[in-house]
Amino acid sequence: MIEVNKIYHSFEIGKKEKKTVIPVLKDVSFQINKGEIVSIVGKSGSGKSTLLNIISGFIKPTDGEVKINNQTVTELSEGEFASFRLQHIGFIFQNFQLIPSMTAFQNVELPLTFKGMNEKERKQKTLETLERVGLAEFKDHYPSELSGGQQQRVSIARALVVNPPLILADEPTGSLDSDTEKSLLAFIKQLNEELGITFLIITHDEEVAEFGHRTIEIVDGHVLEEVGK
Ligand SMILES: Nc1ncnc2c1ncn2[C@@H]1O[C@H](COP(=O)(O)OP(=O)(O)OP(=O)(O)O)[C@@H](O)[C@H]1O
Repeated sequence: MIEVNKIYHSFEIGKKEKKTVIPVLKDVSFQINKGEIVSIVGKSGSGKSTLLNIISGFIKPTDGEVKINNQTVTELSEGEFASFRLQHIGFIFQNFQLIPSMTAFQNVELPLTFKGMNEKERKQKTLETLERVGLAEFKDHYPSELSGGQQQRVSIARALVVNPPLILADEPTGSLDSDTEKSLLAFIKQLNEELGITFLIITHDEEVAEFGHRTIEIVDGHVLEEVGK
């Protein structure tokens, strides 16, 4: 599903004479199989978000390649990557990143509008997906009228609505209390088992890391892989 091959990444900061190069990822390689839930862990600043941004095409790596479903995505142009993302990748973020001026329904519908789906199909698919996350009755609520756990479910519905085979999540439980976290993890597991969705999850939280099938740890820019349970 995902092949990360010899990824190197450095950031350059400062102007010409005072330019400093910060190496973040060094020779990072690993594979993730279809249907796995894999956590990425590592100290703050170890490069977890950088790695996720490279896999999702928001950052071009200094060197190396990433393949998703056998497509070498690191070769794609920005526009090609944008349409690839719409077909293949759903995203979940710590702070949900819902659009505050849109209702739950409109937030979930948005990726389908970007895909160019006609209105009738769009409405049906959006409602079906809100039902799947248990929020159909809250469809006309704005994000500010929903609890943190409900907002995270809306963001999961927005990720799910295009039927992606892969969901990338950056600290998905970071803003939730422990009971809400538990029910969110159970829901992720259910989606994984019922729909076969692959999850790659960045986390600081041991409970989240332990719940996945496998953990990949980044230390000093390198990957230490722990074998699954
Ligand atoms: N756009 C950027 N320009 C320069 N340096 C950057 C940039 N983005 C990240 N870095 C640096 O790269 C390193 C890795 O950052 P990254 O955000 O990937 O770490 P992280 O493991 O996700 O951290 P955290 O757990 O705190 O979110 C850090 O030293 C950071 O300062």
